[in-house]
Amino acid sequence: MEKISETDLILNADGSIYHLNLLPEDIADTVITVGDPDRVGEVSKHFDTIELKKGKREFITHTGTLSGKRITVLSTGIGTDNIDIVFNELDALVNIDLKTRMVNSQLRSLNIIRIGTSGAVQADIPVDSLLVSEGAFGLDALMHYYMQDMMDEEKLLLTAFISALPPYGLKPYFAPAGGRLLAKLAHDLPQGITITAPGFYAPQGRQVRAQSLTPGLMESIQQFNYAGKRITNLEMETAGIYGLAASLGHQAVSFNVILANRANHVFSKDPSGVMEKYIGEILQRIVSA
Ligand SMILES: O=P(O)(O)O[C@H]1O[C@H](CO)[C@@H](O)[C@H]1O
Ligand SMILES: O=c1cc[nH]c(=O)[nH]1
Repeated sequence: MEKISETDLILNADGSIYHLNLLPEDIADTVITVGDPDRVGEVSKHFDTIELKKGKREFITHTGTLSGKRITVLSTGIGTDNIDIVFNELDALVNIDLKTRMVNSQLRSLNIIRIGTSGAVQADIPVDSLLVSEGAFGLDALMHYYMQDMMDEEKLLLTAFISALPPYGLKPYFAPAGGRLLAKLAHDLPQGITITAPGFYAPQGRQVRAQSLTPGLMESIQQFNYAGKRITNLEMETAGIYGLAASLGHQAVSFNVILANRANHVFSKDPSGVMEKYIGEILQRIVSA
């Protein structure tokens, strides 16, 4: 195996990884990712102990324990371009010897849990509810740059989705949740297929002032149904998280706190209170799993 070069894997002067500013010992095997850097403290305030607080740019990390379980919570910022950085650097922290720049002979698998906000696309999914992504279609480009293994049924689902889209030249990919982690943490919760969009406004069917070039995209997403599977919600990270986690051998599950219902044009009256409630519930699921 070859040594990874100084420009492929960049380290800071103290040996920490370039963007996350973390050392291998700084992270737990259970990692919670959130988009909003301010949400990191909203999660870690529930911990019994906090051993570490570090950050750089939008990537804020706290590591501590809850009921004896060591947990890291880390903010990714918005979008799958940031997921590329966070997942490659998290993986390097656990699977590459940063001193020799060689891949470890024993690979570690992290349990990665996203707690994010999202908009529902179906009228029957209530605002302020919690939904788990069983899989995600990425309308962003991230996973077109990585090798991805797909099961036959996933290929069929993706083909059906591609043929259901209007002819706008979009190139979706599909990635499933980490099955073992989903079964442990969320088997009893409502599940659905998530769309990961490369933006918040026109890419999620919003019309403000800039004119959309993709009219009808939301309707085709809402109407998509393949073998009883439908698309439930929109956000901006899950497909990249699922795709890269699978490529790197980690388990990932994405919890979506539904703040908007796009079919009914309703937005949550208490976004932070609802997030607070679900952070507590998801942490309980993690420590009791
Ligand atoms: O609340 P977070 O985790 O940031 O997630 C959602 O909210 C952001 C957009 O407002 C996007 O990152 C989207 O995925
Ligand atoms: O509608 C929404 C709400 C939260 N986050 C998104 O990306 N979309």
